[in-house]
Amino acid sequence: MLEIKNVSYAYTAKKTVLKNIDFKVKKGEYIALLGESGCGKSTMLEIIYGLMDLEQGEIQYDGQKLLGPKYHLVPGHPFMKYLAQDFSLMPYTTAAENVGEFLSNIYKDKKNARIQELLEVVDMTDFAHIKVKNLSGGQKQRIAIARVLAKEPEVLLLDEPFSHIDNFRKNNLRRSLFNYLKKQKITCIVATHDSTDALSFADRLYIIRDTKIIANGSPEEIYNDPKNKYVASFFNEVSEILNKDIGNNTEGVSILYPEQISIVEKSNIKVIVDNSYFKGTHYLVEAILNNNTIIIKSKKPYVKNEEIFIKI
Ligand SMILES: Nc1ncnc2c1ncn2[C@@H]1O[C@H](COP(=O)(O)OP(=O)(O)OP(=O)(O)O)[C@@H](O)[C@H]1O
Repeated sequence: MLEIKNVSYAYTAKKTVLKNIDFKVKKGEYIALLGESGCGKSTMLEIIYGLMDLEQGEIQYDGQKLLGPKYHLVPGHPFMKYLAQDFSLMPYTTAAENVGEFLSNIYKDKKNARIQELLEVVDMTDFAHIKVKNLSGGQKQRIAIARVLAKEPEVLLLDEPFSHIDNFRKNNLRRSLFNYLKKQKITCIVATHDSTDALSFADRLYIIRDTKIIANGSPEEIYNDPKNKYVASFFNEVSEILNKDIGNNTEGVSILYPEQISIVEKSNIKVIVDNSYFKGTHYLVEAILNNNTIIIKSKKPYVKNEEIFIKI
């Protein structure tokens, strides 16, 4: 069990990046830290990896306090691997050599088999003998992922691991990587601003904003019951509608995803279409309800200024 206990961190006296952060990660769990750029996700991973000395709070692993960089000759804890956003690859050696860098040379066959296995996880077997400097950004990122897995860490910390990978490969890679991590029971914490990295695979999500964790729970819990528009908007387009505008006599607002609003032939909620966007399997219709923009999932597009009726 990894425990983050009441951690606060400031790079300068004026700017606190993280404040009273508390969470636990069980062995083999996959946690996603979600938040917009600059909210402190990378800082959190660096703290866990032991790259910062903490003035407040501590990190424990299996009940033992983990010590900061003052106490280590080599930065970081040996049972963890941290994949930073800069990949840290060796450009003038091949993809395979990069993956095998931390593996022992004593049993050559075993080493080669392991490299092969990892290249398969990240779908890079065809590029094994290409020098890293000649790979694309996305290919480098895949090699970097294979490299941090090589010695099978107990805890893997990944910072925006799919940021350079095109959508075409991303889904396959996510499935392959997270299935591998689950099978090997590797604990994993991913920092990301992309909810699709988190929704289908993470056991728990932590959303960070303004130095704090503002929401946490399983992906289903957070998606189905977002605490506010900010949380909901990580996952989908979202409309914030005054309850009184949708015939609900209670005070306050409703947070609704496009699929929660449907277009009907007639109802007592009339809206004016502003735009329609093609999304492949459906359209998103942007419409105005009492000066508020709302977004509706629709089977067909509607023209600007058309009056339509909706149902929640
Ligand atoms: N070494 C540093 N010295 C001073 N400030 C820093 C340092 N590293 C990060 N920061 C600041 O701390 C804040 C958090 O940065 P961090 O990199 O942890 O955010 P992030 O959520 O990972 O962002 P991104 O998704 O863009 O990587 C930012 O405002 C950043 O400018």
